[in-house]
Amino acid sequence: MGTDYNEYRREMVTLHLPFRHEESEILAESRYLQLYEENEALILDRRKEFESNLDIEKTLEICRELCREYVSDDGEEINDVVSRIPNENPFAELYHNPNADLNDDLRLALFDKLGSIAKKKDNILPYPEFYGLMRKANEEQREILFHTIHHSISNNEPMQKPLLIYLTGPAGSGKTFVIKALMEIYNRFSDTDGIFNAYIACASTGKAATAIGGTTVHNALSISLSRLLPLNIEKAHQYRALFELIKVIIIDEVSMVSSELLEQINERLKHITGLFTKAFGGLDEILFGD
Ligand SMILES: Nc1ncnc2c1ncn2[C@@H]1O[C@H](COP(=O)(O)OP(=O)(O)OP(=O)(O)O)[C@@H](O)[C@H]1O
Repeated sequence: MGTDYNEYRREMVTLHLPFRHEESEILAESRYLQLYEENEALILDRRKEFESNLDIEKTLEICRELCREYVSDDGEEINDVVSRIPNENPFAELYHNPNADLNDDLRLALFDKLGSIAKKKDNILPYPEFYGLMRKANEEQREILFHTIHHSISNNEPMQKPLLIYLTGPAGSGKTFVIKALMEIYNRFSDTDGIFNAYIACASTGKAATAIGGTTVHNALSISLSRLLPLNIEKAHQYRALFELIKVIIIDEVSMVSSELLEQINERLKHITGLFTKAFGGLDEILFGD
């Protein structure tokens, strides 16, 4: 016990008092004993400063908690966040109830958050203009447009399968024309709320996206450049509420979308819609490329 106490005093003196030569100033003739007695109050003060209430385990746990959303080294964290997204959209009932006062607020809040992705639906074309657009389409364009109209009209049939189309053509062959006509068709024939579009239009690059009035794939589905991180709960709910109204994802310049990114889109849509067994979460997917 006595030796331990001496050892303790030696340690405290070397830790908390300044010295130049440990051997001569502290250890020789056990000077540390006297130094400790003379400076005990100071040593205890300094010790308190460094050690007060420092619960390292607790501090580390708080840090881990704060970082939890971003720490995902072993995949477990990702699964955890994904499994915390409930399958049911808690807003669905509100959203489908036309009399709910909250409904408008909810839509406006959603528009505030995700409005840049599914921009406010433009008024659909008057009939003569819509017919004019259809008449303007050449034979190949018309085939795809009519097929999509038929698909949209029968969208509520139970056995209806999602539309998966990949359209290619050289520059100037009329892809943008078809994209714009498809947007009109989806808005015209889908049962949406009139605030959001029934489609999300995006492209691999910002420039290509601007040409169709859309956004980048990464922005549209919150996919980071490095890898697919899970959506936080709030964002997942916002996406789920929005995707009650979204019928199709239109992607232009898909030749510049890597297979890895395409897989990330697939995964993201499955998590948003909760339809994990369906490709692209059961949404129509129309891809354009050269
Ligand atoms: N059926 C059509 N009738 C009349 N004009 C058309 C038709 N289809 C396309 N065009 C016109 O042809 C031009 C090129 O079409 P568009 O921009 O749609 O091609 P694109 O394949 O998207 O080209 P890019 O890949 O270079 O963007 C446009 O001016 C468009 O208005």
